[in-house]
Amino acid sequence: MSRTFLKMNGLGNDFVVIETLTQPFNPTAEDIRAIAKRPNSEKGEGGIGCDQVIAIDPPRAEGASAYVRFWNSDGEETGACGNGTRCVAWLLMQSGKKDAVAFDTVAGRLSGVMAGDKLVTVDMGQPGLAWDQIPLAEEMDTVGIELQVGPIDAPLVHTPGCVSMGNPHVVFFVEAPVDDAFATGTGSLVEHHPLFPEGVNVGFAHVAARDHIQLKVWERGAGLTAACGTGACAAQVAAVRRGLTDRVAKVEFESGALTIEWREADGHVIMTGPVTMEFVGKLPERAAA
Ligand SMILES: N[C@H](CCC[C@H](N)C(=O)O)C(=O)O
Repeated sequence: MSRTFLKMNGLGNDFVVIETLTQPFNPTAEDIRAIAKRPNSEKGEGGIGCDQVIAIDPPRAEGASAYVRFWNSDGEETGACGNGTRCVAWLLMQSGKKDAVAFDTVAGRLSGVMAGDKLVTVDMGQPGLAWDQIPLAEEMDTVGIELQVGPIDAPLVHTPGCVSMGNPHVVFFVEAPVDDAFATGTGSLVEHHPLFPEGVNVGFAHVAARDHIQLKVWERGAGLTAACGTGACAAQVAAVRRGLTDRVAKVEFESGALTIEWREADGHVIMTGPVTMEFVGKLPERAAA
């Protein structure tokens, strides 16, 4: 039986979103890869194409409108996806005709409110800052860990910050915004570094002002994406911890910007950004797992 999906994105970081109320969804890694594979028009192969697949399941606990699962395009499930969280919050508020919503994920309860037309604010909870929350393979000061890429005497990047937003992030601070080739070459080296037993999302953050970060992220399990919501949260938290930015900053990708606040009162990370609805489609038989 085929299945309807919604194609959405947050600043170009794109998703195939399915609901599982009427039809369970327990995909294999191969099923996910088939859905996420970018279509190749010449050869006519490929799937829908996306960075992540998102399932909106019925709620499992009081007070939640849903339980949400995320998979990267490599087929592996992940605990968090910031841009996807905004899209899910928007969908749930639209369908529930509400201006606020809460839902559960592997990483815990998240909540969202409408902040304008197709603009959503989500509370991403508190960051994990201890070495074993990232996690790292050994104890280190996560404000700036002992890691460098490139020649010993002239490293390309070094001493990054580490933050968990329900998923692992390492953030290198760079003198100027990096290009795709640099982020790909360096990010792909660090993604599976033994220091990160669960892998890691690799951010390259240029602090342009105390309220402005320019960011590029090589994502674990998805590679270079147009934007990364949890990456933006991680970069802002890592920057505040080093005294580089104030508590509220614009985190800018080439595709647009998010507003990130690491709230002083309760340590929660609040992200505001856009939601884009691309189209509605039908998953082919096999992929409709
Ligand atoms: N690649 C990430 C998941 C998606 C994160 C990103 N798309 C976001 O908006 O936060 C990971 O494996 O932890």
